[in-house]
Amino acid sequence: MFDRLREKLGDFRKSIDEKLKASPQEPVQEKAEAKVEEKIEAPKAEAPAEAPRSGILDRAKAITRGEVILSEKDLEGPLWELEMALLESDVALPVAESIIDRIRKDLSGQHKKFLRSTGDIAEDALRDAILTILSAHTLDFDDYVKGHDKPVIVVFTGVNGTGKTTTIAKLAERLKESNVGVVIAAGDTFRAGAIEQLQKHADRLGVKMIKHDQGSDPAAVIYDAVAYAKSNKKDVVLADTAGRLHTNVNLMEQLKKISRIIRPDLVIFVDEAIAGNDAVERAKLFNDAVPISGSILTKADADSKGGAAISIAHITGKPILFLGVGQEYKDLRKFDPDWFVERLLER
Ligand SMILES: Nc1nc2c(ncn2[C@@H]2O[C@H](COP(=O)(O)OP(=O)(O)OP(=O)(O)O)[C@@H](O)[C@H]2O)c(=O)[nH]1
Repeated sequence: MFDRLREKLGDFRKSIDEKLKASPQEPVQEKAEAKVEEKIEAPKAEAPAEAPRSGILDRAKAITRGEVILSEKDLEGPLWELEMALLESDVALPVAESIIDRIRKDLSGQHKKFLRSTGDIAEDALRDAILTILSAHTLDFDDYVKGHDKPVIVVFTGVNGTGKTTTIAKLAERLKESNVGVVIAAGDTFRAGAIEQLQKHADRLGVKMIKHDQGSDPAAVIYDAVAYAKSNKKDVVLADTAGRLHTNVNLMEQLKKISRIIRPDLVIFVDEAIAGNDAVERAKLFNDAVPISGSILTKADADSKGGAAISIAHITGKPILFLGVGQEYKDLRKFDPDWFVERLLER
């Protein structure tokens, strides 16, 4: 999973190390240090506060202290390569730029002790930049369900065939395992076969499903499912909706209507991790139409590049809640930013 992005992030680390090996800034011995310090520590020689921190004098002083200063020039090449690597791994341009800016600010002009390799320092900056994006907004689905008034109404949105139905079944299984009462609403009344497909999952899981005929009003189906949950003391309503292209105005209007009438507690956008930048674009448009609470990325077990997760979190400003990692009900992994970043940076 995410092998390609991991490989490329590893290259960034090496590239920074190599860059600095090419223009070594060796720490100087204690004795020599005293001399140089004497010379350059004269009060007049002190650089004004606003002077560039990576000036020659600053560099000399840092070297005597066994530090390295990373200049913008040192970083230029590796950061360019990193930006290209992020773009090739499905990180959207504004997101890649924001990561690069953050790393540049974090590293350039910084005095770093020689205790660790510069590659490690660069890796820390990269880790911070990605974690900041992924952890900016958090939502723990299980805690939310536990703490919220019942029934909790969850509506799923997204395009066709991304794994929405399977994801609803996986979540139903997850909730059932924690003794949470679940009702499924067959809100995809548009696609032939969608109701039967969901019914099969509900039967297999032993979960109640509320359905109307194909072509009926999805808001009415979900409304009935909520009424059922209230009168049968069920905790959560998981409502499917028809897969739709964000360009389909009527279906997007229908989604807005569902949202207006049902007033869901959570709207979850489902798309494929492997869809890359297409998924990012769709997440933005769905979020603009009916604001989402978070996203679930399916098929992360397939050859996904990993960048979509970072981009979707950044562009929607909403958390990634889960990753689909296979076709079985158990194949749903809670999205943990630390776990994700560690996987990307593991060597
Ligand atoms: N490998 C893998 N396959 C998945 C995952 N999630 C779903 N699938 C498969 O993707 C295919 C489509 O999933 P569905 O759940 O039918 O898709 P859908 O979004 O409900 O489709 P529509 O009903 O057309 O909107 C199925 O074959 C699923 O088994 C996943 O996390 N990993």
